[in-house]
Amino acid sequence: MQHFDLIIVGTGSGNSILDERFRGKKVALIERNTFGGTCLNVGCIPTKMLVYTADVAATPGHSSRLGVDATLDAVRWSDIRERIFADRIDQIAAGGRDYRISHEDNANVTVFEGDARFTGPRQLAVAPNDGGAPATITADEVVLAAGSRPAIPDIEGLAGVDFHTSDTVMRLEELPATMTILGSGFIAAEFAHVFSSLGVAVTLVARSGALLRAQDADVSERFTEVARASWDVRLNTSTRRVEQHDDGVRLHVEAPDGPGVIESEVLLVATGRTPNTDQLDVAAGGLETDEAGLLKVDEYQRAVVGGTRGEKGAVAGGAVVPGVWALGDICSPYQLKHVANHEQRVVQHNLAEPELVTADHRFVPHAVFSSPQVASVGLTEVEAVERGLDISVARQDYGGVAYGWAMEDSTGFAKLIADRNTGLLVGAHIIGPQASSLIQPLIQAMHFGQPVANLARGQYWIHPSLPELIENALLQLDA
Ligand SMILES: Cc1cc2nc3c(=O)[nH]c(=O)nc-3n(C[C@H](O)[C@H](O)[C@H](O)COP(=O)(O)OP(=O)(O)OC[C@H]3O[C@@H](n4cnc5c(N)ncnc54)[C@H](O)[C@@H]3O)c2cc1C
Ligand SMILES: NC(=O)c1ccc[n+]([C@@H]2O[C@H](COP(=O)([O-])OP(=O)(O)OC[C@H]3O[C@@H](n4cnc5c(N)ncnc54)[C@H](O)[C@@H]3O)[C@@H](O)[C@H]2O)c1
Repeated sequence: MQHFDLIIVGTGSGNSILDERFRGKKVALIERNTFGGTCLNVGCIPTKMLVYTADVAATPGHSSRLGVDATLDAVRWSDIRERIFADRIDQIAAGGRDYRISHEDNANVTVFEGDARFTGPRQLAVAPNDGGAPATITADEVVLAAGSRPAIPDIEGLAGVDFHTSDTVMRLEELPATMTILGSGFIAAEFAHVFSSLGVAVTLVARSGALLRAQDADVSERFTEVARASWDVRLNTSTRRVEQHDDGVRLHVEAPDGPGVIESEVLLVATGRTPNTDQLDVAAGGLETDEAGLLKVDEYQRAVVGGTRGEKGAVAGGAVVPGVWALGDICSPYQLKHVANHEQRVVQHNLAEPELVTADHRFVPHAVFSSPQVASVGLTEVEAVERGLDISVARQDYGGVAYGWAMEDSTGFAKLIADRNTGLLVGAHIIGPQASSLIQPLIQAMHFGQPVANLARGQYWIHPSLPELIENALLQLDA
């Protein structure tokens, strides 16, 4: 049995822990899949490369309102796919793997390419991908950075049909004529935009009465309205049974107007992601998960048993499991790369330095890169009211500022929520072009406690730029 100073499971965010401070340590790095993890290979990066491509492809369709009549000639899917994967992502993944396996910087690192599971406290068995004999390894410190995987709902017949998830759909051989997307969250919204802009007829099947339901209600309502004008959106629709047919997949659904059938060439299942704690058999390592399957960690990212999770934050009041740390999707209710990166830096610091630091989950923003874009930080209006805050709410349309006129935008808005007692923002929600960039000064203000009045009038806002949307919304707040 080999013993290490440090074992890291997962080469997504976990791979970034190993800087020069760890050169003197004997390290095992375990990966069962493609080096680099979800964000690089099947997540943020290829999806956003596709979203940008989709934005360009969709432009001729929007331009006539500006007096420019343009048409889209062709979409060369295989060129798009090769540009994204063969020319860029696959090379980065291969380069990252080679660096850890062969470069002299990593003489202290042993890469295990296989599937790990706990066989005891800080003891793991790794079944190699090449089918060789499992190796059992132990360490003083173990970091779990093993992420999450697509959750597959328990629907009759689904296991027997050819369906895709976000792991496979970006590498389709050819673009289908039709695609059904099951789900109405981040992944469904982003891929509906991508594939419909590239010419696929998309049907989106949502169990609930609105898309992006976790967003502020006004944003979810507006997104649903705009989506219904672009895609075939089936709300309040449950999928009862799925079957294969000659040209694709058939869904038997129960909709508000009764039972129905939806047929398409490709089915994409986008119904959430499950943390990989079960496959690691974390209980055998003396570790605990919460009801969502997330590994329990405290504010220092240390594994704990017992205790209770604060609102989307760390578990408080648990007993620390010595020498086990976790970061990212395996332990985080956020399932976002910037959160995984932040937690990775906290774990890295806490492993390397004598004084521990805590993770900061106070103002975690997110963006949905669909059409329209959505971005958000802090409380929704409903959450702010539920907390009993005395709030001021402002809503500014893109169509009410000069750059919005230039864009002829008629659906986007920014909604800001401030606490009258403190004069601080408690939530910001934007739907419309560049929402993911426009929100950044508001994230900064919330993070550093900058009052609304100071943020609005304490600086110049470039005229006539799109951030005037934010300036005008701030000026409407009574806080
Ligand atoms: C389609 C899609 C788009 C996304 N877009 C965005 C976005 O725009 N912005 C954003 O912030 N977030 C986005 N995310 C979420 C983001 O990708 C994740 O939150 C982030 O990558 C999680 O990083 P991680 O290091 O926790 O896990 P991962 O990057 O998933 O790394 C975990 C690694 O552990 C390996 N592993 C797991 N179990 C074992 C085992 N038992 N043995 C050995 N190895 C194992 C896995 O193979 C994997 O490589 C997206 C996700 C998806 C699916
Ligand atoms: N831009 C980004 O930051 C980005 C992009 C993609 C993914 N992600 C991350 O990945 C995570 C997973 O994305 P996602 O879209 O799969 O999850 P999600 O939680 O955003 O949405 C899941 C959707 O599936 C629906 N659903 C669940 N079970 C179902 C069932 N049995 N039948 C029908 N519908 C069902 C839910 O109602 C919900 O609409 C996100 O939560 C997010 O954290 C982030």
